[in-house]
Amino acid sequence: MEKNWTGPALRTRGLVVERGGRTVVDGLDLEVPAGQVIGLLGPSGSGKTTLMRALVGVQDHVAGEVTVLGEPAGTAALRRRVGYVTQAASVYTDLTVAQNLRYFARLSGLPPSDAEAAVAGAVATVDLGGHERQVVGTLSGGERSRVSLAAALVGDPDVLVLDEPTVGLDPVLRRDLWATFRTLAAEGRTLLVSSHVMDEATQCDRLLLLRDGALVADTTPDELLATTGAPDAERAFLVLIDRATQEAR
Ligand SMILES: Nc1ncnc2c1ncn2[C@@H]1O[C@H](COP(=O)(O)OP(=O)(O)OP(=O)(O)O)[C@@H](O)[C@H]1O
Repeated sequence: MEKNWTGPALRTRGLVVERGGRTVVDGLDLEVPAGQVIGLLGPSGSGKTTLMRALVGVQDHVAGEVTVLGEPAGTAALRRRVGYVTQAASVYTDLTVAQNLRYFARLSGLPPSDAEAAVAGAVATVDLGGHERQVVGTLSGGERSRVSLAAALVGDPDVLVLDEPTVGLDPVLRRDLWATFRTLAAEGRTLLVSSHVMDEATQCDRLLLLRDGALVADTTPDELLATTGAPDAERAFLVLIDRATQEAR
């Protein structure tokens, strides 16, 4: 039922977030359709993580409207339906891969009888087959971040919020992970993925560009190139950020 959701998967109206006494998201209105991979881009400090935290419902000092699959962000009804992967790997280093995933499967409310199949599915999705019994603390950095992704996937969420999931991964792993994101979206899930790597932007269905906590562009990769006349996503991004900086002066 959930994966056939036809309304906006993520929606904010007049979202304002204060952090450390400063306004770091300033009156943000956005609407993200379901079943797509949405890239969240912007300079360091532009508010990407803050926006993600507000959408997941873990950010304090939030004003305005934030809904996920039509429900207010952070409500109990959304807990199983939204997976969040933070920048730092958030799994237990003294447990094995399978122990971590079983734990997150139970946290997401899966009965023990379904947990093993869910764990096996998540391990396969992130390509960690053969590492199930390895203690997470002994995994490589890239493997560890894939365990975090598997922990978010194990409860079969409808929305995945991924904060820079490809940082520190080699090009082969990055390519494979993007292929996984495309598969997850094809199954009807919505993925919001922040990134600093501009060639990854071209693999998204839509792009949201943030600057100083405000939306500079809500576009597609093709439109981004067409409207800026830039030869590639990186230069197009710089054109838009420079334009927004000049307009702000
Ligand atoms: N705990 C905090 N207390 C005070 N200010 C904070 C806190 N966390 C973040 N900020 C500020 O909020 C702003 C937005 O930060 P945020 O982490 O959302 O940016 P970002 O776009 O995700 O950056 P990056 O790409 O570097 O991860 C920044 O100016 C940051 O300094």
